[in-house]
Amino acid sequence: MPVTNFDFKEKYRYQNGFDAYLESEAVSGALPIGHNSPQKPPLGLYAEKLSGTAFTAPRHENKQSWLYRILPSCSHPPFVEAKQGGQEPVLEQSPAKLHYIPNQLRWDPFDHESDTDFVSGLRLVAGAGEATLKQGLGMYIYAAGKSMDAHSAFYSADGDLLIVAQDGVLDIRTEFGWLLVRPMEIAVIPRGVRYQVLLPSGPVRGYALELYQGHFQLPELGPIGSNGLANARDFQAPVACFSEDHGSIALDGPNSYTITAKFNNTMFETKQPHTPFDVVAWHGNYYPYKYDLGRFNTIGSISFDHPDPSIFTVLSAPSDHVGTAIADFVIFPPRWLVGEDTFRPPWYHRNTMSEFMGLITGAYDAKKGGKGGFVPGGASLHNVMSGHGPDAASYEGARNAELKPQKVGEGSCAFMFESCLMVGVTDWGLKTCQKVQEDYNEHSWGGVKVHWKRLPEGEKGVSHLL
Ligand SMILES: O=C(O)Cc1cc(O)ccc1O
Ligand SMILES: [Fe+2]
Repeated sequence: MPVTNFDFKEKYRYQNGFDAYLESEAVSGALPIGHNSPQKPPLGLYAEKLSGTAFTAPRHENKQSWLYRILPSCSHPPFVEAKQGGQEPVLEQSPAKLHYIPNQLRWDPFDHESDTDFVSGLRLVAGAGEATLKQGLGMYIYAAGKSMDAHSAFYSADGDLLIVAQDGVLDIRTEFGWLLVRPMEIAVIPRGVRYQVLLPSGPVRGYALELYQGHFQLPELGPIGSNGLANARDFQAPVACFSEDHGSIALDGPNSYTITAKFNNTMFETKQPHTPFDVVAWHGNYYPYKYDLGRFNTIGSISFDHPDPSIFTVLSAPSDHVGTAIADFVIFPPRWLVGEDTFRPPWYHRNTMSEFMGLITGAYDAKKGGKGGFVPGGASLHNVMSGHGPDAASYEGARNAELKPQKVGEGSCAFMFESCLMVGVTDWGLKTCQKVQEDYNEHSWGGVKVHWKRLPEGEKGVSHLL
């Protein structure tokens, strides 16, 4: 019987820090001292390096970790393309197959699923770029009703996956240790890291963003100073935790482990007789982490006007152009609005960036909830230059509101994946899911009223009217 080293009290210990250089030993003495790859690493372990950037990336960008494990991860037969059980491919993201449309789109809450696990329940809704070129991103919905098999693990060679838990708890076992991710928490699993998602409290549904290029960073704080928004110490990384099952069992025996790889948005599988979760110790700055959105230190205007939503950026994945993100992860948490002589909800706007939004819980101050509205588990996409803003009712409400200090978003949290790239929608997102709200425009802006008041002809200040 395989044994594991974890004790449940210990299971959810974390180490704190964003982009920190961390180390963790499940057995003391497992980490070599002053060496990364000694001739014989301690305890008979193998040393394995996991690189998240080119070896030669500058120091401030360089990301790597050293794993000390019972067997190296290359010890498996070749991968073969996984059968999809007659299903249409749901992750394929060739730009030719995406629908690029200027319409504003909104989706009703995506269905819960009972037969899928985290991996088979991933659906690509929209994306930009190409995983093979390490450019762009994919936006996903996941819905799962069962845990991944205890003898399985998944990794993606395509990018770093940012998971936004919306409904249900994810207990994520990674090569680096465990992360418990609840609604209102996010996790980032870097490219290549193997993991397994268990569902300790039933079905789950949520959103995810896969970043094909670079890595998430904390946004610059500029004049805000040295603290605020998401603080580095609130990001939590796992502690090392391993299983001992190093393959006395036949490859196809009941205890063999299936490793699924997402490679250019196609699933491949292999089976190996030993557990992939055999990392006894690790050190480095390339590791999975989680963050509780409740810890976000929200900052806003205390005088007038509605600031750009960039002040709510939790994590940012920059493009090569300073200040322009391939993906910003932005949240709209509960906050006080005190602006004087100000239209307090988001303004009407058109943006060179694309805006994909989801709702974790509650209601969003610029949009009605309820049936046919913007609802938890649903989504919206306002693509490059697609005009949008408060629906007519929210506009009238805010235009006439008494401007006393007001707490908005109590018990609620919306979020946005904002990208400098034009986003295409998949067939699944546009048709198969059957969640697109046909009357989104009419429902939101069909009722916007004319408030324009023409001054009487000849009155001072009137120049000319055609
Ligand atoms: O469109 C949206 O609802 C997101 C958004 C919010 C905001 O406060 C300002 C700009 C913006 O795009
Ligand atoms: Fe917007």
